[in-house]
Amino acid sequence: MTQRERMLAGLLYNAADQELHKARIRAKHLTYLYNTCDPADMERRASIMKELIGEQAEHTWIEAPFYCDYGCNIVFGDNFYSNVHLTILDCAKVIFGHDVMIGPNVDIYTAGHPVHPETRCTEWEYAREVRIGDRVWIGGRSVINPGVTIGNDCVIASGSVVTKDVPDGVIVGGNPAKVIRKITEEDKKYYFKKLPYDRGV
Ligand SMILES: CC(=O)SCCNC(=O)CCNC(=O)[C@H](O)C(C)(C)COP(=O)(O)OP(=O)(O)OC[C@H]1O[C@@H](n2cnc3c(N)ncnc32)[C@H](O)[C@@H]1OP(=O)(O)O
Repeated sequence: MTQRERMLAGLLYNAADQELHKARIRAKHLTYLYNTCDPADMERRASIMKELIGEQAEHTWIEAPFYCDYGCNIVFGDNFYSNVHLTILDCAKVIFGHDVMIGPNVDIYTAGHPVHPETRCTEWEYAREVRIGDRVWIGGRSVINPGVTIGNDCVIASGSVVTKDVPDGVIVGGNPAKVIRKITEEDKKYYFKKLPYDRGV
């Protein structure tokens, strides 16, 4: 098995491997171009993102700056929006559902290191897939840890550190993130606190 195959299989792998190093440099180069591109130059912006993440770029709107390790390990659903400073350490797959919205300064990590110093202070590390369901809103400054699956229709409150799986249809918050409450039909009536959802049309 190559180190890349080991990485994607969730096994210990050597991050200093040349193939992986090259792939990271490619992603750093493209994100550098993206992050320094004139925001008004939409064509160039779109073409850089397409080179980084492929055809799926058409269905995304990612505010710069954006950072990732490889780019090719991220799967975006349709209608993906991220605010500024999204960091995705995509050593394993990061799979988003449709209609996902992400606030500023969100970090999604698949990467990890052993905790014992003797095994940690080597070039060997691991990665675990992260999955985020359909219609999820991740609030600003949240962190999603390796191996986490977030269900459909969830809200991750700002500043959450998500260390465990999140079931469908709930709001979670805090560090470590816990369920605050379920989202119910009653929530349809309001847009914020008890303010009525009235679009004035
Ligand atoms: C795509 C973009 O760019 S979005 C722009 C960035 N915006 C954001 O990140 C805003 C994210 N919004 C939040 O985090 C909001 O607090 C929401 C959506 C979670 C509020 O949900 P609501 O159910 O209306 O929460 P409400 O304000 O009634 O609070 C319910 C409880 O959760 C707690 N709570 C609310 N927000 C948080 C939070 N971020 N972290 C921890 N606890 C929280 C409240 O203190 C309250 O606790 P209590 O019952 O003990 O008093």
